[in-house]
Amino acid sequence: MVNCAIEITGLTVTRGDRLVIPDLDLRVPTGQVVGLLGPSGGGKSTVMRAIVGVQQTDSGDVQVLGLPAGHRRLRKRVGYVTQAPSVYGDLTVRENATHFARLLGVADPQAAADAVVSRVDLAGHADERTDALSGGQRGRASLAAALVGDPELLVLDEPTVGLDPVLRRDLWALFRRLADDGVTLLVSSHVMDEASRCDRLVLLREGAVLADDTPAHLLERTGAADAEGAFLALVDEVAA
Ligand SMILES: Nc1ncnc2c1ncn2[C@@H]1O[C@H](COP(=O)(O)OP(=O)(O)OP(=O)(O)O)[C@@H](O)[C@H]1O
Repeated sequence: MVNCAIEITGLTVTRGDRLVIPDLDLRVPTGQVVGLLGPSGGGKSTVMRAIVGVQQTDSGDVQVLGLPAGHRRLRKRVGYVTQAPSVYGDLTVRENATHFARLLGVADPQAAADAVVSRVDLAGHADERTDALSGGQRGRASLAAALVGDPELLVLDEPTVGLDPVLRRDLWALFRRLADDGVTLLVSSHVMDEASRCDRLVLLREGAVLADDTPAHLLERTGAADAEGAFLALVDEVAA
C-alpha cells in the first residue's frame, strides 16, 4: 500500500452560497512533488486550506500525516505558504525566520533561521526588512518561514506567481531537493508548463478531480503534447 501524506475522503465545502468542493477524494503519496493544477476558481486554494485545517468544511475527512487536518501536533510538521506573503514587513528576513522558529519551539532558532534563509537564496538580503524586498523575494521570505520548523509536508499555494523564469527554475530545484530529503510537497499552479516538474499531477476543475496521474501517463492517456493539452482533452472528455 502506498504511504500517503494526505488522505481526503468525501470532502464537501461551501463558500458563501457556492458549493465549491462537491465530494472530493484525494491521496497524496509521501515524498513526492504533487502539482495541484487547474483554472482560476477551480478550488485549489480551498483544498489546500482544508488540508492545513483553516477551512470550514461541510463534511468529509481530511487526514494529514496520520492525524486530522489542523491537529495541534501538525503545527511544526506542516508548512503552509499562502498566495499573500505571510511575513512581517517591519522585520528583516532573518528576524522573520527567527520569530517563526521560536513560535515552533525550534531548538536553535537563530541557526535554523540562517539555514533556511540560505536555502531560499536570500542570504544576501537577510538583514533587509521584508517590506523593502521585491514581490518574489518576499515570497521566498515566506517560504523560509514555512521551512524553518523542518516540516514533513509543505503546502504551497501558487509559489511561483510573478517570478521570472530563472527564479521559477531555482524554486523548482529547491522543491526537488526537499522531496529528495523526504519532504512531501503539494504545489498549486495554473501555469501548466510547471506540470512537467512534478512527480504527480492532480487536475482540479470546479472542485472535482479530472485526473490524478504522473505527467507521462497523463500525456500518454490523452495523446496531448503538454499538460495544457492534456487538461483541455480531459475537459472535452467530461463534456462529451
Ligand atoms: N471567501 C470566499 N467567500 C466565498 N466564496 C469564495 C471565497 N473564496 C473563494 N471563494 C470561491 O470559491 C471558489 C474556489 O476558489 P479557490 O480560491 O479555492 O480557487 P483556486 O483554484 O485556488 O483559484 P486561483 O487559481 O484563482 O487562486 C471560487 O468560485 C471562489 O469564488
